Amino acid sequence: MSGFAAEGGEVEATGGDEADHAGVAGEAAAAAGEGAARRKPVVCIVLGMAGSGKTTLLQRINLQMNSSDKQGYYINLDPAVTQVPFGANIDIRDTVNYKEVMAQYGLGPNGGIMTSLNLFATRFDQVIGLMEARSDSAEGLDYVFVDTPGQIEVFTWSASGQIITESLASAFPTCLIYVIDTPRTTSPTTFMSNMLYACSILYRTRLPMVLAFNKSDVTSPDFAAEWMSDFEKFQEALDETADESYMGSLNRSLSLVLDEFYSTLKHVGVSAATGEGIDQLFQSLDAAGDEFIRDYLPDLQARMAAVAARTQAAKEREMTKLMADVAVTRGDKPLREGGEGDAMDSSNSG
Ligand SMILES: Nc1nc2c(ncn2[C@@H]2O[C@H](COP(=O)(O)OP(=O)(O)OP(=O)(O)O)[C@@H](O)[C@H]2O)c(=O)[nH]1
Repeated sequence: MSGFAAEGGEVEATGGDEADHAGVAGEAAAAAGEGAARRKPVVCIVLGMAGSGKTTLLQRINLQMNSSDKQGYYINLDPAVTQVPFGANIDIRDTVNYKEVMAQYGLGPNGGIMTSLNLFATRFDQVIGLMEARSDSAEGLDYVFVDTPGQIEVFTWSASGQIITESLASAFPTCLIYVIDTPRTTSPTTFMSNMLYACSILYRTRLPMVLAFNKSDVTSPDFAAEWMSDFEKFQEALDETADESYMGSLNRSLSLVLDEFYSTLKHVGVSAATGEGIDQLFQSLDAAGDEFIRDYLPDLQARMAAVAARTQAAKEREMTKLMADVAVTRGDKPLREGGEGDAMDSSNSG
């Protein structure tokens, strides 16, 4: 794998491991906690089922950003995509050749995407470095958008996806945009499946999430807003399906459980095709950035402090053991059994 190519320039690979990265990220998070974070760009990781419109939405966002005074930065993490219409500043395809990875490791398409992402994740500290350099430049940055592979599980349930997400969240205020294909979500069962998926991602990452009901030019997402705000409306929709099976009653129970989940979510109807709702999406992203600083950052810092305390305790235990060994050696008590002048009485050994 070559070094990261950023904006046409090749950046030297410095290697670096996860531990190094965590250290850098920790400093950034600490700085963020001291009030510097809000001046940093909001990183938006764009997730969604294949075909939901992630890439088209980023293309629309890019268009909108170009006609405003806001500065955007774009990262493509889909190694298998053929075209990136939003002009990525950092593109995984410049670093990892997905087809070569498939051939070299004898993998299928999903394995190829996963392995490419794993290779990329090992040097993600360089991506963070490039983002920080741009963010600190005179030009500055307002938002960073990260496009992810269509095979959503490759990112959301993989170690590399977790490393990348946590690396970003350790360095910048970070949120998730979960893109939903609205026309394909009008049935209560599909809607519930989509919500459960979003819920599982939210609980895994603990990051603020904005639901973007895309393709509003085809189907108005009003039904979804109603189902999320009024539990009874969703029950009515279920009644209309007359589904008396196990699935129907499961959906009813789940809608009760998800009530709490909906209350923590921001949702907005958008059309990547026409640009409708994009302004509201930006408002939600700003609010998600604030939420990150208010809720996520203290939690992250507490987790990092706990890790640091555990590491320190382990070091102290090692040091105590070492000192005991040194004391034993100095006190003329040989360490090994059976040796001359053994501290353990060999006459008692049976
Ligand atoms: N009518 C309409 N079509 C859209 C909209 N957004 C995306 N599409 C279409 O939906 C299809 C899928 O869009 P993509 O942007 O490729 O979706 P994606 O989520 O990036 O797909 P993967 O790369 O497979 O994950 C394309 O044919 C788009 O033209 C929208 O707002 N309205």
